[in-house]
Amino acid sequence: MADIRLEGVGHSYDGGRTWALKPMTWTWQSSRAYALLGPSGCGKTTLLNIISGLITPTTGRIWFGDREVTGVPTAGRNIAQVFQFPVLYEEMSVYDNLAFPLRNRKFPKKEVDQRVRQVSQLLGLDQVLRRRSRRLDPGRQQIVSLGRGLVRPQVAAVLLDEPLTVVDPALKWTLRSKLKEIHRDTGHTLIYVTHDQTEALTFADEVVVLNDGAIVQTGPPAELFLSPTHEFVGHFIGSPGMNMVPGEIVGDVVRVGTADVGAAPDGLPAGPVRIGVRPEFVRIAGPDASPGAAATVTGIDRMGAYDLVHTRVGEHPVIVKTEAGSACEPDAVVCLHFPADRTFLFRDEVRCGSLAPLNGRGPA
Ligand SMILES: Nc1ncnc2c1ncn2[C@@H]1O[C@H](COP(=O)(O)OP(=O)(O)OP(=O)(O)O)[C@@H](O)[C@H]1O
Repeated sequence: MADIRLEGVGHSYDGGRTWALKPMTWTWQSSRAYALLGPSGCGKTTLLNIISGLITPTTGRIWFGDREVTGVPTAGRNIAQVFQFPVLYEEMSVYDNLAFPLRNRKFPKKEVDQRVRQVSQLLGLDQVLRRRSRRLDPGRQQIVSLGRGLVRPQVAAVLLDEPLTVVDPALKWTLRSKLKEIHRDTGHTLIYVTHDQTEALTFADEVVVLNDGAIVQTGPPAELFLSPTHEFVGHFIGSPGMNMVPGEIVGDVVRVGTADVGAAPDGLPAGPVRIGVRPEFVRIAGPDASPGAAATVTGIDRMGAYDLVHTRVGEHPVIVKTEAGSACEPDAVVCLHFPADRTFLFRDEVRCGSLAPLNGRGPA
């Protein structure tokens, strides 16, 4: 197995007028489990199809290790794929479906049997191996498709395009952890496409966030949550997403309306910024606390395990996630404190710095 390197790879479906995938350079490291995460239409499937060879990119080159595969068709790339819906031989047994990719490549009978039994046990298919695939429900059929994708050792990568769409929600959790287990076992390079942040964050070693045809940030799940470098990642990851409050750098402070909420980082020129802070980290203090911004409580969602306190700072909504049973009442005036180590500043959607503590002051 080798790294998969994209060198200036981009794709346009309309002769270069618009780019479904903007030219990018990126390496998928061997044996890692990646999630490719982004909203509908951002280019995920296009990128996957370029790796598998179903699409030849408009521009750029692709390398599997030191072998260039840009013009090589799918059959010559040693890739396994799992699609959104089951792709099976319906008249064949589950066993034969799982064995097919191995028999097709002339694996010895003993190894075929060993691999099929190993994968079927991990995916909970061992009780239905003799059953015809068409007699399984669509969720189970999809698990067989997943097994077919994972059964071959030594593939360049396993590409999974929203593979759990038709699977029952309760089973999804189990299957994701099974997938992780199989990944640990086989060391395959996995690229798992999803628009669902929970799927991405619970599955991957590394998440690649795609928006509007471009990679906006990559990193381990915790890093994307705690340290987004792009506003899109702040919004898209987290539930609810990151609060964004317009502010301004004036001298050496960061101001929201007339309130100083922190110190400006060294070297950042004066002017407007957007202040990003996750609902988990905003703190509610008394109305005169300092430093902080005055806010009016507009509503409270009592979620059971936690509360979401909806507030407004001037015209701008800010959500605060608190412990269940918050004492806040609608219309109350409070002060919101933005912790320096968890609050970031953005310009043109890109992070340009972090809030700094204001003379060592915390909320009063
Ligand atoms: N065969 C095609 N011809 C023309 N445009 C296409 C084609 N396939 C995709 N597109 C366009 O390219 C862009 C990226 O599409 P793509 O399917 O790669 O996104 P995606 O992130 O996988 O979306 P989804 O999650 O909805 O599947 C979209 O604007 C889409 O309309």
